[in-house]
Amino acid sequence: MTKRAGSEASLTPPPAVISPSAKRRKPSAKTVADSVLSDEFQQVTLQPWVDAYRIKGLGYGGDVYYQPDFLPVDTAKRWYNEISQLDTYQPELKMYGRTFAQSRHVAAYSTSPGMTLKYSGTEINMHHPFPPALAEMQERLEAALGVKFNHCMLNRYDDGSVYIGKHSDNLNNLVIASISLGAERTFILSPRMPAKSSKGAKGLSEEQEEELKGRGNHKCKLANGSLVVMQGRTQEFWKHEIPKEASVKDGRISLTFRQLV
Ligand SMILES: O=C(O)CCC(=O)C(=O)O
Ligand SMILES: [Fe+2]
Repeated sequence: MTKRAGSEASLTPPPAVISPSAKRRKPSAKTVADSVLSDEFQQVTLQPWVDAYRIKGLGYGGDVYYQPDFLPVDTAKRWYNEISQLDTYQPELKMYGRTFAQSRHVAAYSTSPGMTLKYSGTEINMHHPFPPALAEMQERLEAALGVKFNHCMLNRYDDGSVYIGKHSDNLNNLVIASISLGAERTFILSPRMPAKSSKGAKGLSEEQEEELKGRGNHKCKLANGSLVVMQGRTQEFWKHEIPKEASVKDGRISLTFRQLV
């Protein structure tokens, strides 16, 4: 049961920085660039997928892809209906000494038993195994991208009042693949300038720093059945959000597949 001492609508909370991170092993301090990916988890390099769907013009660190027609519309509809039936919950957020229920409903799944996850500061158990629709989706995703995933987070946005604030995901999430089902929503990428002292900014040349300063926001619509992939150093140098959109009356579900190490 969710204890609710307020609603997200009654105050403007700070951006929800909710970044699933693995709890099995201490997170590595290495940046993505320093990391040696395991044999199991690779970044997406498959040609011509990468060439066809890369979002161009993001500048340094923006390794993001958008495929509008990843799923046929009827498959997306079927999965939306099926996945809408799954159990979800609203994590609690503590802000300004008050407790809020996050506007999104979420659920977490893992491909192996016993994995736990920190979400909104609270450790949660992940459902295992994947429900059939998610297993099918994972299979299709892995075949299309040529990489493996072991975790999926379901985010349910019941209408345009439900949102996810500007945030970056945990740097350990080397590849994040997000499938959209249902209502079209706006996705905004905005530049993030890492602090000089942060590991992410280490090793940048003056030219690269200048390039980082010149970047602007990138906005796109996420269609029913579409796929977004963020990888490389994207989380270090970019934030993303799904803002509120009063005109959207229908629900959307996103399924974000990750490689938790
Ligand atoms: O719903 C989406 O497409 C984005 C979800 C997201 O950014 C997240 O779960 O970290
Ligand atoms: Fe995210």
